[in-house]
Amino acid sequence: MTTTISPLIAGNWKMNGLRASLEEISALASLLTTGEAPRALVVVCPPATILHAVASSGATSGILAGGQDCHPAASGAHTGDISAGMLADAGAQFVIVGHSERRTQHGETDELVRAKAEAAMGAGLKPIICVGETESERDSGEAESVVARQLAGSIPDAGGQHEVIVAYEPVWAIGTGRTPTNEEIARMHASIRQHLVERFGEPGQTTRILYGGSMKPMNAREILSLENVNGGLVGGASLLAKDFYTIISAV
Ligand SMILES: O=C(CO)COP(=O)(O)O
Repeated sequence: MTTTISPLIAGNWKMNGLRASLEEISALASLLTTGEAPRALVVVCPPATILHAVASSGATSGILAGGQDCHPAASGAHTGDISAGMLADAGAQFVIVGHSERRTQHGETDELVRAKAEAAMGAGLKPIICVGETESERDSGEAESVVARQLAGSIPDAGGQHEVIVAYEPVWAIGTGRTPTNEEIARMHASIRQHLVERFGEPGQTTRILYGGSMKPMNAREILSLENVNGGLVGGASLLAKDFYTIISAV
């Protein structure tokens, strides 16, 4: 991990979590406040229905809240959608955009992801912009070029002036228990770093690059110690306070 970048561990609860899940936030809060203070910034991105509650109950223990998606427009006739401003109003400081589940299940393009990231920055949120290759793209040796294309298309030009976060999530590692080798992660993160520096100069040196995809208590320490891995975006293992805390403590 690059020492000048403060690490960030974000939990993506996806479409999991009812009001009863707030007990996990309380449990995480007590682990965070009784144990050694974490080195990492801790973010939880719950479903929007409990975002406000997570933001309120996590505030005193340093748990920050984030949304899982936002609409590119500020308001209007978009039934069922949520604007970045609404997430901010509910207490979010971050929002995930371009998650591969949205790219595949909702046909989101790089152009749309970029518009969402712009909306997020406009509302004062820090976008967590996700990129990552599919298994067949990796098998055919295209992983780095696919990710480079996604970065070029999904990160707004203003990304150098605003705090953006990049999350590298190989699609085939999400929810599968499989992860790339340490060498593959380090190589991809180095290539993402190079892209950020070439495009944004100095700010590209300090942009956080998170790894996501089957990060678990068992493998977190090793992955988080790799060069240019500045934190994690954790799915399944963020649902249980104990597991998530173990990952947070692995930084
Ligand atoms: O998609 C992810 C986080 O956004 C990763 O999910 P898992 O940690 O469950 O593999």
